[in-house]
Amino acid sequence: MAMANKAKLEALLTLINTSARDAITLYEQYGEVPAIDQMEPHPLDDAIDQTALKSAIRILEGACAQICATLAPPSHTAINLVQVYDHACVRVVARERVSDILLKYPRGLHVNELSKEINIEPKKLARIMRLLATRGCYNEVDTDVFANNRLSLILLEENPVKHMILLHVEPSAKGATVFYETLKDPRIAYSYEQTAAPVMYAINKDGTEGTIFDLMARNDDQRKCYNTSMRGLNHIMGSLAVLTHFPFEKYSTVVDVGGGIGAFSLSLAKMHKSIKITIHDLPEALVPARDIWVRECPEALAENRVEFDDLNFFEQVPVKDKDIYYLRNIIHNWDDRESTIILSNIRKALGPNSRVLIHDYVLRQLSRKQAVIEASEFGVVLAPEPLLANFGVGNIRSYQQDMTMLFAHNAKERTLQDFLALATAARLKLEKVWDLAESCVLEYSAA
Ligand SMILES: C[S@@+](CC[C@H](N)C(=O)[O-])C[C@H]1O[C@@H](n2cnc3c(N)ncnc32)[C@H](O)[C@@H]1O
Repeated sequence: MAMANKAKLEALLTLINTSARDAITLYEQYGEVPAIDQMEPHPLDDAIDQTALKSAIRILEGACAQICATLAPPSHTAINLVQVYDHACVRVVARERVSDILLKYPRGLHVNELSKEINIEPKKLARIMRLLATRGCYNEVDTDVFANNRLSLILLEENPVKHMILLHVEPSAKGATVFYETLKDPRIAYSYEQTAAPVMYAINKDGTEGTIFDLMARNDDQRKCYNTSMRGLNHIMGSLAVLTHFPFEKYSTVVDVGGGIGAFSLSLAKMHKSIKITIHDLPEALVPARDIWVRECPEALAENRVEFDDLNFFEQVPVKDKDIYYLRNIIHNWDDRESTIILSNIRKALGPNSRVLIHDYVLRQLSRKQAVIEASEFGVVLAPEPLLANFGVGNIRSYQQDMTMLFAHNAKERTLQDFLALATAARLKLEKVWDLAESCVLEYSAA
């Protein structure tokens, strides 16, 4: 029977309470419970497997947003949806390396001094810093005096997540501003070509041509930022959890298809020393990869546990007969037609026991009836009632990233049904879904 309105609110309060307590318990296993104004990271922040924390936070964020949207005046919530200038403010502090500067001032720096270091008008700067501190990023330790905290440390130059943030506040933001125009421009409105994606549409005006990948092939700085941002994904999506959840110890060869610098494979090589890894990518993507491995995992090179092999996955078949073909954040860069070509080429490489692992977000169903079916058929976790069946705002990053893929590549994140259709087209059989709370790993065999 449907819950009465008041019972729904009570149930949301209970979800908030239990999920927050679950998160507190997890933090306590690693150290002290964190404080919003603490100036150092928490040991749990760098854990490879954050699945349990992410499961708790998915419910907490979903339930908090849902109870606020239920109880706040709707016009208040509506303006909250659109009056979001955080990214414009983050762009300023990220570009000007404010977190790096504040490292030298643990007790805080007055905006007048900060203003001299970065040449931004002090009263405007104070307003930018105050908005961010209100969001929990930076502490305002005294009026107009700001210091770093655990959240602002993410914006340090050395943190790979910062580089993903730069991609969002610059190219993606440019794409977002022309999104409506791309939907209405008769030349491209119905196109799924990467060259017509909103980001390219926005920068084409400056004479830039091709796809984002063409752009990176021509621009080393962009490529560097993109490569580093892929390491940021390890943290943002918590995707290294696959290393502890999937039984890699049972396998001896892994092909990282479109592996880039090896943001995933570096950790694989350090954790599973008996596995031989092939990293396939475009030649220009593999040039920086070799240097990074020399610095960070020379033992894997010395022991011949890793090889770098040029591959254009639209035109070539990967190395054959390996145990695992791993594709992390690859399929979401491409439309269905292109994704089918990539998977069909991989299908040609498979031996009878080979597995393909697609590691991406899986968009959840908003219809509870469909969500219940998916949970029982594929073993994905079902959102507790009365949360929206897709966990609502608890899963918002997957829907936001779906838009990022649309803006950057004219591509998309997919539902389980979308993935099943792709598998059929590429003659793959879905064997199992590994639900890692934020991302999912879809395991396929040759059909
Ligand atoms: C979103 S990144 C993911 C990188 C890596 N799998 C990871 O998770 O860190 C997409 C990768 O696809 C590669 N790529 C793009 N087009 C390609 C092509 N035609 N053939 C092979 N790799 C390609 C890019 O160079 C890039 O490294």
